[in-house]
Amino acid sequence: MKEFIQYLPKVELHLHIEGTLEPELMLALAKRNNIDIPFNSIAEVRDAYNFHNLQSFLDIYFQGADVLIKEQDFFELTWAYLLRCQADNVVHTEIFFDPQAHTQRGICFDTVVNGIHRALIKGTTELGISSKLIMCFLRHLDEESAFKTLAQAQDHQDKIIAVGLDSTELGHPAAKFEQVFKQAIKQGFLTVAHAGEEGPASNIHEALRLLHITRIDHGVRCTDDEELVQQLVSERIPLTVCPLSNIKLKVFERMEQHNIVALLRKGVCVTINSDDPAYFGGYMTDNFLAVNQALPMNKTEIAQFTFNAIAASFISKSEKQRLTIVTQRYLEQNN
Ligand code: HPA
Ligand SMILES: [Zn+2]
Repeated sequence: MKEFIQYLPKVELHLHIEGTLEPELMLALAKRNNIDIPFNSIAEVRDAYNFHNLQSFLDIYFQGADVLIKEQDFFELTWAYLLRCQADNVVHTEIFFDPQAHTQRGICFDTVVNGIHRALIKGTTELGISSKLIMCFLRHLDEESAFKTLAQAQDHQDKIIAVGLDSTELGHPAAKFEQVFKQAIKQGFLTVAHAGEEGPASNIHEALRLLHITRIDHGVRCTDDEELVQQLVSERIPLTVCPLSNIKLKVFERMEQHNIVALLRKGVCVTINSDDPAYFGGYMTDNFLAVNQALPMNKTEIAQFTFNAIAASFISKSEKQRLTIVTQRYLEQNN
């Protein structure tokens, strides 16, 4: 089964590019850019990755992002992630970035987006990995800052397909960003949002109703509300679930208690994703393996995660058909 999972075509829909910053690159960039970080070795960095909830992770995540200064830094970060995609047979990826984590430190919006985009283009031409870019607003910041960020994105709308919402869920409701999302939709962006990761099922309802999102990032707390689960099934609203992240941030105590396989079997369009792989101990293949080890599935069920991700992605209909055929063929030949 390990081999089947490793070579299975995969589509990633929930990946924070800042969360792919491996300790090796963090230390190298800190040195190159003369940035003070409270770590002297790779072991010290890894030792700090002991989280008890989302906030304890976010504090370290934003601190890590401080070493990213130049366009080349964002390029190298993204390129390193794409090489991991190649190793995991990720054929398409939709990447989040957090512009405010950088503009707040005086880094130009253009520097961030141009560095990431240059790597994504190279990934398509040299690795054959297609991609989309999603700009997230940090929900712990105010509406005004989000509006400013949306304005900065206007010159880059050819590079950014959607807007999202991440960072601290508790205490920062979707309602705070209703107007920004309304404006973003008017400008032609698609919308997604983190909801129901640490927050209750009602946060998922709110994100759907107020932000008009086409898929929910995390959303695992939906199982507290059976009617909501039925709505997700009947309206085919996808969840981008991040299993290793959920364990590291104590959303579930153990993988055996995770609800992703139960949701799959109920017919919810659930997908497997890596979230912040440098911090949570694994990329796409690792996430698939961890789920299957704790909650064994047959090959058809495992491949269903890829079919779901293709359906939930922002690629064209013809590209969806092409990737579906590739995956069907893989399943038929290896089942
Ligand atoms: O899992 C997450 N949740 C919320 N915000 C985030 N920013 C990076 N990762 C996450
Ligand atoms: Zn996330």
